[in-house]
Amino acid sequence: MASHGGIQIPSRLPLLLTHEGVLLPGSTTRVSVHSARNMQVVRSRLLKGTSLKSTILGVIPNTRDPEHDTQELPALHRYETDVPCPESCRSCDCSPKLKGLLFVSLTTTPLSESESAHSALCCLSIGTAGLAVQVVGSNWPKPHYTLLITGLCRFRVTQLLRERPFAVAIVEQLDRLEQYTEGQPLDRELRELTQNFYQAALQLVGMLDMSVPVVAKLRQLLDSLPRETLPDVLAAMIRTSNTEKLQVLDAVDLQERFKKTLPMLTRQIEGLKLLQKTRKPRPDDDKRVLAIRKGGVFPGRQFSLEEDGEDEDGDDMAVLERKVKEAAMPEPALHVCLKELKRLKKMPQSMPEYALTRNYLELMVELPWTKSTSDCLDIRAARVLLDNDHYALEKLKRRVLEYLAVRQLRSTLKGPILCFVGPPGVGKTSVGRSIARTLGREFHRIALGGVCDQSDVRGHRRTYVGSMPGRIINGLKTVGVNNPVFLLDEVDKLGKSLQGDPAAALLEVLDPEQNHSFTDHYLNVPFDLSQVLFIATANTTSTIPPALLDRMEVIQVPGYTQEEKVEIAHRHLIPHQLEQHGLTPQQLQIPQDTTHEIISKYTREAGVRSLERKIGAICRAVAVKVAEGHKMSKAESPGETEAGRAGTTPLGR
Ligand SMILES: Nc1ncnc2c1ncn2[C@@H]1O[C@H](COP(=O)(O)OP(=O)(O)OP(=O)(O)O)[C@@H](O)[C@H]1O
Repeated sequence: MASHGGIQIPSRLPLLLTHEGVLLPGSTTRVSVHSARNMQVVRSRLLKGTSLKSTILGVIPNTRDPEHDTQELPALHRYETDVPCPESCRSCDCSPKLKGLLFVSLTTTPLSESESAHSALCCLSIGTAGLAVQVVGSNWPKPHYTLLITGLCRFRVTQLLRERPFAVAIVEQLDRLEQYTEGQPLDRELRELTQNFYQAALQLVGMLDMSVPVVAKLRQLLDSLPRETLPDVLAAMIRTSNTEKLQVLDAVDLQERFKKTLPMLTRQIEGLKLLQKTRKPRPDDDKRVLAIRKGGVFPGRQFSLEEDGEDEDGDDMAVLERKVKEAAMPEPALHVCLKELKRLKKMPQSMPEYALTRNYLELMVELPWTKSTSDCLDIRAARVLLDNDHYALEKLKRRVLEYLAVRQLRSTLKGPILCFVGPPGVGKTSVGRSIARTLGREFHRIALGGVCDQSDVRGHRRTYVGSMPGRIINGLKTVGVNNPVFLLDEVDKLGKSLQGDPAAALLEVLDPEQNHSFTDHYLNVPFDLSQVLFIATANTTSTIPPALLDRMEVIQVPGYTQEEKVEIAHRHLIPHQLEQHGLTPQQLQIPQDTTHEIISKYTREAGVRSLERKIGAICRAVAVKVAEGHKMSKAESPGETEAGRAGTTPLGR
């Protein structure tokens, strides 16, 4: 089919009558196939045929003038055997015999189709041979196919062989570009026309936004395509009506084709110039829209977003680029970001990937790659602070102070990871918070209870719909420094599912030997976690995976005795609750005996959470009375009455 000199189309072609648009050689268009005749072409040639030849169709545009672009074609009955073809039927070389044949057979077929076949074949015998590169079928709202067809060359129908079930004709190939490319000297006028057309095309492309991929591609095509093909290619791309496209299609002679297309190109350039005068480029203009720049534009000039010095502050892409460069990220991350930024600049904003890439870049610039707080560690102050915050917990506090002391002596201490194990409410989380305070670091709690997807820890790959970074990277973004205290709460409650084992993902996070190059799936570049101080808490070690447990130093936090609870209540819980409820110590005093009673009769726990809730209930009751202006009398000591009300059984005193 393709000879060495150019395209050679088969001499017999099935005909596809199109109502929408005009296919020009060198362009690709979508054609909707609804009519029975065209459906038949698709079924018997495209869907059944297996050779490349069977995918070549003769595409006959069926629109003669703009008024009829979208309307049904003129009635058939005008064409009687003895009636000559109308004036408009320029290129028709139907013999009266052929017209008769068409008339006889078409009168038995549905009118609109008959009209299409007759009028197209009779009035416009020039079409474009096209290669069907894609066929998509659908049954909704009614059965139809959508074809993606690339135009190859012009042809003329010389004889209609049959029209049922679809039209097949003997055709004569009209475009033979090889005659221009194979050394035959062009005459002077044609040479000049070609050169002028090429210059105009360059000017047009130079006025468009080079960051749009299709424009960049078009710029390349201008140099790589034979110049004789340019009128067809550009007429298909620029804003032209179907009538104009039909005129280009009718122009079999190359010189005539250049003459017809050049004014269309010039008109487009003038239109763009006008736009340039009336519109000032705005930073958030859709990048697909032609970017009209100041001053004359020279062919082949490359634009970059940084050129607009005066608009740089407003240009969010330039701002993003500046942020990327200022984020002080390590070399691999910077490399990835610059690559993504380059892609983003070329992407139309409407593409779903645009938002994804932008979010990614925004996260990358927000991450604290090198930002950290300086530790203000003073062991004596730390001891005082820990004692002030927590009563009892001697063993835990001692171990924490040892840990902090070693850290003070060796700032680059790797591990161990402390894991506080004990019943609920014994102060594990609040000790973690105190450690952050003593170190002067940011604190972030990551609740791992119920997490059963490893992407929760490691993030999703960016190819995944709705992808996000994992909790570690999110935490770093929240605190904004790379050396916070991360409290991994409830590590014993990690789940396991088909989506992977989050405990396994935590291994890398907690291993001091590996976590300097922790790679979140979303970021896809390593982030150094070695400065982060991890503390884990758990209620039991039995459900912590052994490999994870092995990386941590377990510190048992046993429950409190009754006396310890009373002390904790009076030193911490009651003052805290009073403050929370806006009460003063003068308004509510709870005697130690009452606290004892609340603990023994209204709580049953190792920690102090329930005790704190009961104290909270007393405070609420007192708050109501204070708000009502009630004067407290000894007889209705709130500690007694409200504790009884807050609990399930009366105090029994
Ligand atoms: N020794 C203590 N001194 C002062 N307050 C304490 C002490 N122990 C616990 N608390 C208080 O008890 C409450 C619960 O503590 P926290 O949330 O730290 O418990 P937890 O051990 O982390 O529990 P869970 O295992 O359920 O997470 C907090 O308000 C905390 O301040």
